[in-house]
Amino acid sequence: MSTTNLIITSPTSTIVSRNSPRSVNLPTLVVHSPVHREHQKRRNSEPASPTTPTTPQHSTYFTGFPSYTPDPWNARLASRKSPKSPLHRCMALAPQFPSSRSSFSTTVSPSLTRYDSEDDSETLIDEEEPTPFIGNSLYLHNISMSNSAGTMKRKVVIMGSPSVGKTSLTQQYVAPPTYNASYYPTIEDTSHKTVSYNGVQYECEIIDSAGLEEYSLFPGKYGIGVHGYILVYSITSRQSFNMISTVHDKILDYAGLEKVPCVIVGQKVDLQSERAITTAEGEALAKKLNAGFIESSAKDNKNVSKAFDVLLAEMQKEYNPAPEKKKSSWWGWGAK
Ligand SMILES: Nc1nc2c(ncn2[C@@H]2O[C@H](COP(=O)(O)OP(=O)(O)OP(=O)(O)O)[C@@H](O)[C@H]2O)c(=O)[nH]1
Repeated sequence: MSTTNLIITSPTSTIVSRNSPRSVNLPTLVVHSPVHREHQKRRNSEPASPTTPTTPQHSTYFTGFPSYTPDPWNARLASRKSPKSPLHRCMALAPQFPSSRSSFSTTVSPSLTRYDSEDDSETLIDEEEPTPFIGNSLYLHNISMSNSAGTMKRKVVIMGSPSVGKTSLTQQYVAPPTYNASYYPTIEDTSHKTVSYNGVQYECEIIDSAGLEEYSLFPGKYGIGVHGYILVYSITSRQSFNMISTVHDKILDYAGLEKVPCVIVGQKVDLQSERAITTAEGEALAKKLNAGFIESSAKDNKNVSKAFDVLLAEMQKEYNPAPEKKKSSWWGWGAK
């Protein structure tokens, strides 16, 4: 089986992948601005210096400016002064593109051209051609939020220690009543549900992730392109409770954000006699992490949809905040 390496670079050649083009001897996919292409051409004509990264031998560039969907989340990312992750750095660089087309996203628009450095040829990418971006571009893809029907898309990841009831919670929510007393460890499962919350229709993509151990590597794909997280622990397990802070830290670190919409769920609340974590402890943690909180039982179908509603509320707060009430202005002074 062959492997393809994809690298996304910013206009200033910040390599998003851990492998630099120099270490990659494979065809490389690069997203470039026309400004950068000029720069690239100039650099190719200059003799390589030890400090100048060399261009990969066989590279294919996608140039042009796909459409930009204004979104509070995207805007917030782009406005960060020093985003931590390379992808955020890449996003933050987007406003540097020429103002007439100062847009940036990954939806391949018909105006995009493919540039092949080997024969200096350029081909217009067909509208029907599937988007060539994969991997980390997931993050960029999901920035676009609403479809023509006005439904907002929300991608949610459920994370936590193994066997805390993530799958049971998801299944009870997506296709109730569903509860299975047997345990089958999950690798990854995706389900969809359209819900209405607070007058807004949401098309939710729910990713049920594999249980994480303390020293598990954080799966990078869950750090990008995600609108909100459900962090689950079992009220019967101190270890799973401690995992919540670890996972939360990793998400913020990976996403390069100070806050992400999140709900902490204390699962298996039906097992009161085995309770190891008090409700007050759960609430205190949620307050500390600036997250929503709820205790639930997938077995008894208790607070299952409420857990998702709390997350929708958190996401609404973050992405569609209610407009601030108008303060009275000086010319309104005295008006009733
Ligand atoms: N008593 C009780 N048991 C539950 C509850 N939710 C899940 N379980 C049981 O806990 C075990 C693990 O449930 P899963 O939903 O598979 O847990 P998970 O977190 O998805 O596990 P991983 O796939 O390993 O990450 C199963 O035997 C479930 O039946 C609950 O609310 N109450």
